Amino acid sequence: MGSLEVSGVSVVFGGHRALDGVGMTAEPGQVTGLIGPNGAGKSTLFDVVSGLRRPSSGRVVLDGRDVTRLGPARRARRGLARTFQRLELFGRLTVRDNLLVAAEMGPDRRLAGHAVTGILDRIGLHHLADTCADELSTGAARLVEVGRAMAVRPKLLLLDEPAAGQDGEETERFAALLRSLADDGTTVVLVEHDMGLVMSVCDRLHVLDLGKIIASGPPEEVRRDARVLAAYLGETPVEES
Ligand SMILES: Nc1ncnc2c1ncn2[C@@H]1O[C@H](COP(=O)(O)OP(=O)(O)OP(=O)(O)O)[C@@H](O)[C@H]1O
Repeated sequence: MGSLEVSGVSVVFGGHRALDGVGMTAEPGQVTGLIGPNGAGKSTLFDVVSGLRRPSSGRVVLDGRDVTRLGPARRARRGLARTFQRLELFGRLTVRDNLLVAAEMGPDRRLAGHAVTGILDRIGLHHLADTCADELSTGAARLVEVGRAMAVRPKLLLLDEPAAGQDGEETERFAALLRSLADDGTTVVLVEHDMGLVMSVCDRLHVLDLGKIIASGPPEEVRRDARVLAAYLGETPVEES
């Protein structure tokens, strides 16, 4: 299990309401997309869900338990993992060691080495296992970030623009990886601007605009929603690239 329920979440920066009464859900076994134009509040919502930012109002419920007052470390122990828009790898460590550091924080330290081999398989980077993170392409580095989040065997995985910088082939492999994580029962929440990826991989979407959820539902429904089309005018169109 790793269900997520957010309700009535507001965040105010100075006089600016970055999130305004936001509600959303994500279910185990599904990839849930959180999309919206630049500055809509997606990363701020991830900060609230992962415990990095306390909302001025609202609740975050993980697996039926209210975690709003818990810090990030305690939420991580309850099975939450996330990646960041800015890459956070240890540049002078190899890919294998970056994964190993994370796996050693996972549920079974003794099996960390074994877990890393499994993750290298799943992210398709065995050939780069001994390469330093600093030498990776952005696309490969993002896969390692996701691999690191996988290493703690999360129940809820929040991914912030994981496909930025990936080439077409990497994105295709990445889509298959996301589907397989969901098929294993992980709750995956994806913030992503690559609409081709979002539309092909997500079971459900929530659309944020100016701090408010303006639409929620299956991708096919959301992409035709008049409010969503209006929000994206002048932005990346809501169609597969
Ligand atoms: N620490 C902060 N202090 C003040 N304002 C902030 C802070 N963090 C974010 N904001 C503002 O809150 C709003 C939401 O920002 P956020 O980064 O959550 O949007 P986003 O949807 O993730 O955007 P993008 O797609 O560009 O990453 C923006 O107007 C942003 O300028």
